[in-house]
Amino acid sequence: MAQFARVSRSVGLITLQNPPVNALSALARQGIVDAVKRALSDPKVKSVVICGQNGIFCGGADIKEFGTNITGPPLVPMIHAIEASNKPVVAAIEGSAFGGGLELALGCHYRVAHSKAKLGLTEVTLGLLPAAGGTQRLPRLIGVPAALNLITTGRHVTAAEALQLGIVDQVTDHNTVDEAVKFALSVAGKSLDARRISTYPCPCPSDVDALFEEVMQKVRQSARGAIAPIACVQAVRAAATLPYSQGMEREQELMATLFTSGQARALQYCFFAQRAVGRWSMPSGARWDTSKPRSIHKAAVIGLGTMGRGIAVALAQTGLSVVAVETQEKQFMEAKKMVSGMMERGAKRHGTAPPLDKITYSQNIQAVADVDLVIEAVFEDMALKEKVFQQLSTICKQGTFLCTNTSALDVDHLASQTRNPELVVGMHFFAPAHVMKLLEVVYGPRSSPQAVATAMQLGKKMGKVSVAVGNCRGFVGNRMLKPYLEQALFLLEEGATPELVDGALEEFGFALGVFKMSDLSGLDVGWKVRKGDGLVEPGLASGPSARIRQGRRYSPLGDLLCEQGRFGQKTGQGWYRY
Ligand SMILES: CC/C=C\CC(=O)SCCNC(=O)CCNC(=O)[C@H](O)C(C)(C)COP(=O)(O)OP(=O)(O)OC[C@H]1O[C@@H](n2cnc3c(N)ncnc32)[C@H](O)[C@@H]1OP(=O)(O)O
Repeated sequence: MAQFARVSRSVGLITLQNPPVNALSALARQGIVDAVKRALSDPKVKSVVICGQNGIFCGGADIKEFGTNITGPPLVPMIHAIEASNKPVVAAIEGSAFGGGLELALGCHYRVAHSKAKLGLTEVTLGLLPAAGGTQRLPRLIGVPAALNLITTGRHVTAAEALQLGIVDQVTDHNTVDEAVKFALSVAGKSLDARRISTYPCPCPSDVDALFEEVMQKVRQSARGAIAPIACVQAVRAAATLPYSQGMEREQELMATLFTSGQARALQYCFFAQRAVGRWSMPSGARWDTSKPRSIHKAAVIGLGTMGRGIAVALAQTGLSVVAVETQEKQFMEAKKMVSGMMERGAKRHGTAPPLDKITYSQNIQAVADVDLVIEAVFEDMALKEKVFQQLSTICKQGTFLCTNTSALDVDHLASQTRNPELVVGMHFFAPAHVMKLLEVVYGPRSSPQAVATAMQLGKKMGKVSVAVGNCRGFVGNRMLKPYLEQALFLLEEGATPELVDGALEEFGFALGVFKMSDLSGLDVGWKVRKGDGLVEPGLASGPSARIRQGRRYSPLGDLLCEQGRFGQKTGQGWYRY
């Protein structure tokens, strides 16, 4: 799992070979230990380069091993042995160096990265901390504030940022391994005293207590119930206040608590589940690996309400040309302003230019004639959507995919309104559509595998986790949401307030409480669906008998709000006042 070769006469080249991401499995670790021993004992080898095969340095520890009886050499002594080597070791970083992969690179004496490489201590996203010395070496290398930022968020940094922070020594546009070999030749025989990060003092601000108190408060606020980011801060604090060996002990102690936690298990389940949904299949036998998507360059969004605006922004941020159509004058003017504002705020956060020129606006549906894909996001009303699909079917060029953002209506029925039902699928986003990562791609019996593959690929390009689901009422997401919303309403009837319920959910870790989320999405959508289901009947809005409908407990509170025109944020009032 790690190949050894001598190149350029005196450089020992160790290549990690564990596809697809060169994860540090037991066999890979054994391979590295053996190869390092070989390099160090070969008198012809004067310096060493460690790289990964197939353009990726290392995706970190093998997550599949977690929760099993882990065998093979442990990571920490393996990395210590590399750092302690008396021959210079250079990491050649291509593709990704994440988690244990970056920790391995930090144990090397030098790091050369390709300009397109991404680096990060991502463990926190899996409910863990960088426990192969990452919490102790990174602050010593780049300082406490920058290390805290990277370790508590798990964010990926580009090679350019890594160079600026001091994580890598050189960035190249050329062949990274060749450059690293040249680098290794140039440092052979030089003293390594100043290159072992674990021996560095940790650069520390004068008031350590105040700094960590402030950071801990911020992390508690943003991490919302997650234990790993807190442990990350505690581990970095150990780096700042204790000698390296004691800091390592603290790192291991904290990791031991996280390793078996329910949060870590859940986040790791989520990691694999998010990848598993990419391997979709349909009852017809069509599959992700046999269905070819078509490239989408220009897309349209019909209807610029809450959802349509978010979808237009998400498409433009992906780099697509977007035609945004809204036929109602008032909504059209308002939407233009809101969409630009959303893009400007997003661009400011990412330090980029807002892609304002990617969107053209129109009040005429004919403007979508030449697009490759349309996402319909008009109000949740079957008659209205039928009309839109009939129009789209005659206006759009041959082969345009017609997608609906409906959250509950029959996608197959909408397909039947068109000349080419095989081009119709659901693309159901969740509010706010430019932020939320979940996308349901809804196929009906007539949807073609290519339409599904194209929507799935477009979703991935937009940074979404796309999940292919069958066509049924509420699909999967809203079927899961229904009992959650119901129970929240019952809590109100039993004496809680919306603030109390939302507060408890947010404390638990939800980004938004259920009532805030409902106000954001718009209360009228659910009202319309409940009316369609025969649950909302005039004269039944109050009194005890009103609380049993269709044989089940029912709360009419949401209906009462809607009867007063309180549809949520968009009308200035919903569960809350805005
Ligand atoms: C003592 C503890 C020390 C260290 C702890 C750690 O190192 S924890 C692990 C930290 N590493 C990460 O967080 C990186 C996770 N991986 C990724 O972010 C991406 O996979 C990556 C490397 C950027 C590649 O992305 P890409 O989009 O190209 O591929 P994809 O994500 O679909 O992955 C391809 C298959 O590889 C599997 N895989 C990825 N990383 C790991 C891993 N670290 N361990 C095991 N397996 C991994 C992934 O599941 C995919 O396989 P599949 O069969 O499709 O599930």
